Amino acid sequence: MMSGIKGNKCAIVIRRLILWVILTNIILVLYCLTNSSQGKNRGSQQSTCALSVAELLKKNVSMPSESTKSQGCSPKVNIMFMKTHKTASSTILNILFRFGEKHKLKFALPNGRNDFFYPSPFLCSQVKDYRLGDCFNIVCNHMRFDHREVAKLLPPDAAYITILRDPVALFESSFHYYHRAVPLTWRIDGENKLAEFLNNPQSFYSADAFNSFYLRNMLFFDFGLDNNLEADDPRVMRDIRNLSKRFDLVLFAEYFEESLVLLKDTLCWTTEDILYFKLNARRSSSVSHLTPELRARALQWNGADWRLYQHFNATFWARVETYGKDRMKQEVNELRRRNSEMRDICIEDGGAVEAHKIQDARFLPWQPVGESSILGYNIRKNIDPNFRKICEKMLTPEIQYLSDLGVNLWLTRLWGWLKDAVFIV
Ligand SMILES: Nc1ncnc2c1ncn2[C@@H]1O[C@H](COP(=O)(O)OS(=O)(=O)O)[C@@H](OP(=O)(O)O)[C@H]1O
Repeated sequence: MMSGIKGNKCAIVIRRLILWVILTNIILVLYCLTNSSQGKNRGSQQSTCALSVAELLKKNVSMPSESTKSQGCSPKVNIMFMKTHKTASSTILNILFRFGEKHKLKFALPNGRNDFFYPSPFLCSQVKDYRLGDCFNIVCNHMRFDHREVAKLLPPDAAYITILRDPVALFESSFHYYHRAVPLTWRIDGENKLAEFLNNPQSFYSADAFNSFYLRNMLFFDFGLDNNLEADDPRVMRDIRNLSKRFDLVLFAEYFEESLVLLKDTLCWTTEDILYFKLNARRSSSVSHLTPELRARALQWNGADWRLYQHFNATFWARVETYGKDRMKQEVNELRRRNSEMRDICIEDGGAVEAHKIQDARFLPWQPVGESSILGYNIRKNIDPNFRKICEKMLTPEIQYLSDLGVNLWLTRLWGWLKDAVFIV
């Protein structure tokens, strides 16, 4: 009887494995085909966003609300948001999508999927319907950053913004979210794979292995830099200094509200523009709590990211100082009050719920391979009709929002369908 059950289980695992290998190969072939066709354009992408086109773009924009004019500045509409992984970037993305839609701004959107062919370096030709000289207001989807390529899409006055997160929290989140997509982690034994890995990372890690960048200095990788540099390599600080020349504002997941207040100030926006619900959060039971020793190991392993984080953390607080600490406190309180009002208006039972409890598929977030750990929301049943639209938009996850913006996500959907077929959760 027991050996029968074991045999059955074994057969299921083998069947899944075979299916997984076949499906992954199909995806890889499709990926290579699409990737190589867009790669061919590389040599021809010399032209930048022409000034005349940028002027034309300005005319089509419905200018943001009167209220900011009283601040003596005019709202910025040209924005590059470098969407880093696992840093609360989806919550910022939702803010940008809403702002862009409201003011009829032109997004540079990905084509066929939700990112710009990540982890390949960014190319203009990856933008949906891109033609030489095209100008856009907002670029904000996942990419591997390449400043020169991005600059071709945007008017010269564009604000460059990004978000960072404590490298330990980021590593923990990424390790959990991507572990089934990173073959290097499959052979880690034991209950606590994260601890096993951190106790001896070099024995599991290989820089050349498939998807290895999810395991080390992911911020460095996302910014188009070498994520395998040791923290004391002089190139690390050189790269950080170069990045600080590129970016006008660096936000922090840990100081999310303060970050939004600085965003509002930098872009001359209103508090209404920065209202948000926390998106893409994991259920708490999926979060591994690291001992101080493991935390130290994680920091050492992600040493380049730690230097990056420390550098911008210092500049962030210097900026808060200039902004005014009391003023910041007041603004954060106001933002909290307005967010809490929106929660009462929009969200059934006031908070996030497990994926299986989400009643409307429009609000179901994308889940990692093999599990449903990402929380989402139910929209209030008896919602005030005046707030229905704004609530729907605030609650819409990245994939569905991209679809609403007109992106045909066939590759993402195919991948989603395959992962769900192999791992029924
Ligand atoms: N407002 C706010 N403040 C602080 N932290 C936040 C916020 N919004 C999202 N999060 C946390 O960010 C993690 C998801 O990051 P991303 O949206 O960038 O992920 S993704 O790369 O787009 O998949 C995810 O972290 P983990 O839960 O640790 O995985 C979210 O909980």
